[in-house]
Amino acid sequence: MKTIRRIFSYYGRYPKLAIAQLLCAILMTVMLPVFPEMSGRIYEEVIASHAEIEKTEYIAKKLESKEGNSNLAAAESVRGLVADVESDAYKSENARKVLLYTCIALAAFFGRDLFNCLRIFINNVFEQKAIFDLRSELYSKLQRLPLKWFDSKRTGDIMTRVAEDIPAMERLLIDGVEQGLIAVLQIIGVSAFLIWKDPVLGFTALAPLPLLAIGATIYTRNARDRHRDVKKYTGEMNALLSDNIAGVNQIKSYAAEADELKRFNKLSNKVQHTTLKVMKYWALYSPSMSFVNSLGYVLVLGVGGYRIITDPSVGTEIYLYFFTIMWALYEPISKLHGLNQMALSSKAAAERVFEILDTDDEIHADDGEILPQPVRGEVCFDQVSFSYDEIPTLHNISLKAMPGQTIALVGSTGAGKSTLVNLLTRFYEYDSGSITIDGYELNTLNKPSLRSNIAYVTQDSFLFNGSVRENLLLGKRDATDEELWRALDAANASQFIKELPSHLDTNVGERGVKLSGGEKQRVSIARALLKNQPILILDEATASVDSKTEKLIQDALDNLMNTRTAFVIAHRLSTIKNADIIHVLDRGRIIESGTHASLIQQNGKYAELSKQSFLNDSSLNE
Ligand SMILES: Nc1ncnc2c1ncn2[C@@H]1O[C@H](COP(=O)(O)OP(=O)(O)OP(=O)(O)O)[C@@H](O)[C@H]1O
Repeated sequence: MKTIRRIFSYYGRYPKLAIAQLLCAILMTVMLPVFPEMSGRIYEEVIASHAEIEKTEYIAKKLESKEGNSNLAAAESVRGLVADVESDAYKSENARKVLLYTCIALAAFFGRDLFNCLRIFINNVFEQKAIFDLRSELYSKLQRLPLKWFDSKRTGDIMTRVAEDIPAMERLLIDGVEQGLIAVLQIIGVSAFLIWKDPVLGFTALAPLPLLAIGATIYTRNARDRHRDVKKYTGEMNALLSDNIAGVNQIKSYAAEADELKRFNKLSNKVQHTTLKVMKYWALYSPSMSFVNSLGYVLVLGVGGYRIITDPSVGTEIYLYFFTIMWALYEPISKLHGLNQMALSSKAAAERVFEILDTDDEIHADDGEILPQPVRGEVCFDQVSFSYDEIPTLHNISLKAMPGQTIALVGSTGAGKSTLVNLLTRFYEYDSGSITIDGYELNTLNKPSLRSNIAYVTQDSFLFNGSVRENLLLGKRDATDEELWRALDAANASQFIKELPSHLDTNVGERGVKLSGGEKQRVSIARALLKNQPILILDEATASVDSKTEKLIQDALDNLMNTRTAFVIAHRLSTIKNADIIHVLDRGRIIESGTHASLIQQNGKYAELSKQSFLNDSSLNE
């Protein structure tokens, strides 16, 4: 119930729309009994009295057919009475009544549909506003979540929550409120009308309600888990799909299509199986409830007939009143069953959306101290330790970078180099020790303010699906074309951009697939150059390019590093040999530190790495 209440809280954000919608629904409901009331009146006041006349004429005929003057005289006087009643004034009065009641019924139908039209319009406006709020809230939450959270989640599952679970929640908000409100009002309005017309028959019509309520309770009790399973397996199937699409090259190169199809079908089968389970119960529940509804009609038919026979105060028109409106009592009840089904599905979806919304934000995503400007770029790690999920990864790291210095981090794979720089950007929070920038403790700083002072270039530089220009502007939102070209020049990228069909406006494709690795890298360096921040992190920035491109990128990087404090992780000697200090990491610890020359002389791990192809450069033995 808590989840449902929370879904409906979105409704409270737009009270005016909610009230307008409620008013329209009430007015629509008020119009409902008008047609049966008018039909009843025409029957009672016009048709029934006409039937009385016919009955009287029948009596006159019977009298005439009997012998005797007294019978003839009686027949004559009965005919006189009929003639009196059937005067022109009587006929025109009846015609006036028929016209009036028909017009009132027509006006009621018109009013009902007019208010319905207004209600649908208001509902749509509300729907779009609520959906917008929900999506935007979820997206903004996703941006504020710590990287650690993403490590344990699958992209496809997150996508399912945004793309499928939100619409499922919406359905309850929109159809649930719209149809549920009307259904409840209709049941109350029509029940009141029926009880007012004839209490005994009215309660007879309502007799199936307790049975329907019991049925709904039994169905609802077990349905929650069934709906949860559908959502869970749909999320898993989409997660696999998104993984496989991202890794389609690998699947093809390992000829693993058949195996992957098997894996996909296994999950798809679970989705099918759980969905069929939901449907199976629904197939039993829905017709059973419909049968209970029909019981109501049958009861009214029987009890109504009995009452007409046994109670002289009950006229035959009672059938007319009841059967012209009872649909309006049972139709919303059926609708409520459908809504029950929808509410269960929405609830399961909402739980998945709220699970994200309830996750704790990244620390200092919005608050924390602003890093005072201008930043000089003095960085100090003091006895820093860090664990991923309780697995110790960095141990007592201490190092210092003076403003403008280049610090190189080397070490075998898995030594903890990337983790170390990820602590500097606070992608992850260090467990103990201290990291400062210009003397300010990192874990007290506002994260956007910290990160806006750091430019980060990684090996798999990510370009968004947009133009070159749009990707560059991420570095500086208001950069002019002149600035963009200057940055591209410095990144040795302007030449190939000029050769692209639409230059800066060329689309780079998803993740930049339309550019080569080296080209992507240079665009991302240009982006970092535009950002022009005092601290620079280069994580394997030249690892995947040939030596000619590497030279171009290296020149670009030299331009970047000139005036900034730079942390460089590289496997190429050319990138690190000019660093002011080189730190060698091994299993999360700094084991050697010094310049290239001093470390070679030391003849330790660094010298060993240099001798292996690890620091692969022609200048290895310089
Ligand atoms: N997000 C993560 N969650 C859990 N463990 C991680 C995560 N990222 C890295 N690790 C583990 O932390 C250790 C250090 O990884 P890190 O990426 O920092 O090494 P590295 O020195 O940069 O390696 P490489 O040179 O291969 O990039 C490794 O054992 C790795 O498996």
